[in-house]
Amino acid sequence: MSSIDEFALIRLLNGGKQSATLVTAAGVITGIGDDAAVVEASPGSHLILTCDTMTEHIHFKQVTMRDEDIGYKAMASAVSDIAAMGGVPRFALVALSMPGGTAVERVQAIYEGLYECASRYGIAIVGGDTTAILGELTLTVTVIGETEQGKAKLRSTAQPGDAVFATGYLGRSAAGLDFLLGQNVPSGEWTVFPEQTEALVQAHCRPEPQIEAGQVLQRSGVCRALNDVSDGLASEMWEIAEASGVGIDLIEERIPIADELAAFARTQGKDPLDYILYGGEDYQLVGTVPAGNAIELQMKFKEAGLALHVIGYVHAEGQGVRMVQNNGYIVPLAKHGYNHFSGADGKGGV
Ligand SMILES: Nc1ncnc2c1ncn2[C@@H]1O[C@H](COP(=O)(O)OP(=O)(O)OP(=O)(O)O)[C@@H](O)[C@H]1O
Ligand SMILES: Cc1ncc(C[n+]2csc(CCOP(=O)(O)O)c2C)c(N)n1
Ligand SMILES: [Mg+2]
Ligand SMILES: [Mg+2]
Ligand SMILES: [Mg+2]
Repeated sequence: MSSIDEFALIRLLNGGKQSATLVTAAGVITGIGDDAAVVEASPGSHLILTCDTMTEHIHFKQVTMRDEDIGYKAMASAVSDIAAMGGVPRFALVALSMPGGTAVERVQAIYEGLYECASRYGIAIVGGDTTAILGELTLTVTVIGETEQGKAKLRSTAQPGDAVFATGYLGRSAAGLDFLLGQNVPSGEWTVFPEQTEALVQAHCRPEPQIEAGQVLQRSGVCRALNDVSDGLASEMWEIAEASGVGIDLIEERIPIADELAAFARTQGKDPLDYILYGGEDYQLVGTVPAGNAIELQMKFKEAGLALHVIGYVHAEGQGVRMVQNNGYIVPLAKHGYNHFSGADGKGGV
């Protein structure tokens, strides 16, 4: 194994076969290699700009993700924010900070994952930055996307009378994380790998940002508010409620629970709903649609081969976010979720 050298790395990226193909992608005028990238936006479109960081021990450990997964998920989590705006991702920049002595093979594996995700979603990686760090490996991905002028979907536009929807199963990523931490061996080297947990591990290591669902929602013309699930369903519902000045009631019996999540939660003596509400990193979309348009939207999703679950309703501000439980009681939903600096509520963070 050889250690990384900054300029050798940039040459590798610039001359590498993946970047050579992606740099010639549509809209890339000047890609990796000059002081900055030059790209062309489509006429009549608005740009959507977002970045997300993943750092060792906070977002991944050797026992939870392989290097390819780290690259893939860093790109996927940033792409998910483009989906949450109803946009199409186009270009990406990658900032990589590594401790001295990091093996070249590690960087190559991370880039394999980055490029795998980028090419799946038609994204050209057009540049980035590389530094040493007196700390843990840190990866920041900036993604530039597009949407038709004035069509971006916001968190702040939910209205009383809307139905609340989710695009797929939630809670599986956090359950996958619990499984991986419980195994406590380098990711992929498990001796026991119960079949049911495969989907959970996949959900944690290879999340699928919902670009297609975001497009169906945007084109439907009826979607009101939209958000993606990075910190847990409860946290994302609170974000929509606060940004829109509304209250939200989730209905427990309407929230879909994947079989593998139910089975795994049982082995842990946990309620699957805890993973769903407070786990995070699902990168599904949640949002609102006027209740009268919900069925029509569900049909559009069905036609596209996608799932859309109505899981609650929006009401006037006053009660915050609540859960209508299966036992008939309506209880307030704590504003918990993954918070990077929340030692206090014990839901992660430092
Ligand atoms: N350090 C920062 N400086 C400027 N803006 C920031 C900073 N951190 C976050 N933001 C902005 O705050 C808003 C919310 O960011 P946040 O990271 O909570 O959302 P998110 O990316 O959807 O969630 P997550 O990071 O959990 O995936 C975004 O508009 C983001 O660009
Ligand atoms: C080793 C390890 N411990 C805990 C977690 C859980 N986790 C970390 S960050 C985050 C929220 C999303 O990140 P962000 O808000 O930065 O976008 C969650 C749920 C993990 N993935 N790996
Ligand atoms: Mg963020
Ligand atoms: Mg988001
Ligand atoms: Mg977060």
